[in-house]
Amino acid sequence: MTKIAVIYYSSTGNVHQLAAAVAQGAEEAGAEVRLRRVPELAPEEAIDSNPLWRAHVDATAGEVQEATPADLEWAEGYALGSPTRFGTPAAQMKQFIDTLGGLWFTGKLANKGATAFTSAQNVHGGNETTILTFFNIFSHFGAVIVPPGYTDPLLFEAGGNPYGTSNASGGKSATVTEAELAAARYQGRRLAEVSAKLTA
Ligand SMILES: Cc1cc2nc3c(=O)[nH]c(=O)nc-3n(C[C@H](O)[C@H](O)[C@H](O)COP(=O)(O)O)c2cc1C
Repeated sequence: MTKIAVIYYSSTGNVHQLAAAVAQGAEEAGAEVRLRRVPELAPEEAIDSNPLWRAHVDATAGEVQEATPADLEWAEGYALGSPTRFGTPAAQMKQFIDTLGGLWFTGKLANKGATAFTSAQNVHGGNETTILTFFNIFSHFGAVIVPPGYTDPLLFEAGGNPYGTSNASGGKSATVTEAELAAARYQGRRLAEVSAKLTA
């Protein structure tokens, strides 16, 4: 079984929806999957200032385990997801990535399949730049980047983002469409299939 880690950050739940679908797709491809959320860094007052954020933190606290670097060492392929924050991944995700120096130094992140997904408020609010920022990081890891491209017609139904699955939430919760969920599942399947070839 190919080992796939799906690691994400989400404040108001949209990236969480995508992450669960990516994980489901990888499982459908026969992979063993770890779905993990990176630790929250924001103070309680900030979380409380947004009822959607508070609701999501409370809903997922016991449901999804926190990610550790060991999850990426274990994985033979990984998917990272984050909301767009000014066109880049959230600080919570970046902080987790910045704990990976030891794994990077010893080559434990290299030669593995890597893919990324995101949600922004707006269609053109930075979805693609956020995913491309992940691709910068993947390059430093020496990962084998696995974008969806236009390798399946269902991707066009989800907005046709060739870099990775993306969602425009309008700043609300639970906005991921069936088409986007299908694209995310496809992305997870594709990551698992490519990662299996890399480890063969
Ligand atoms: C500090 C901050 C910066 C943001 N920057 C952007 C942005 O550049 N473009 C955009 O469209 N949305 C931006 N957003 C909105 C979120 O990316 C959007 O609500 C996203 O759907 C949240 O995903 P989540 O539900 O998984 O937390 C920002 C939100 C915050 C709090």
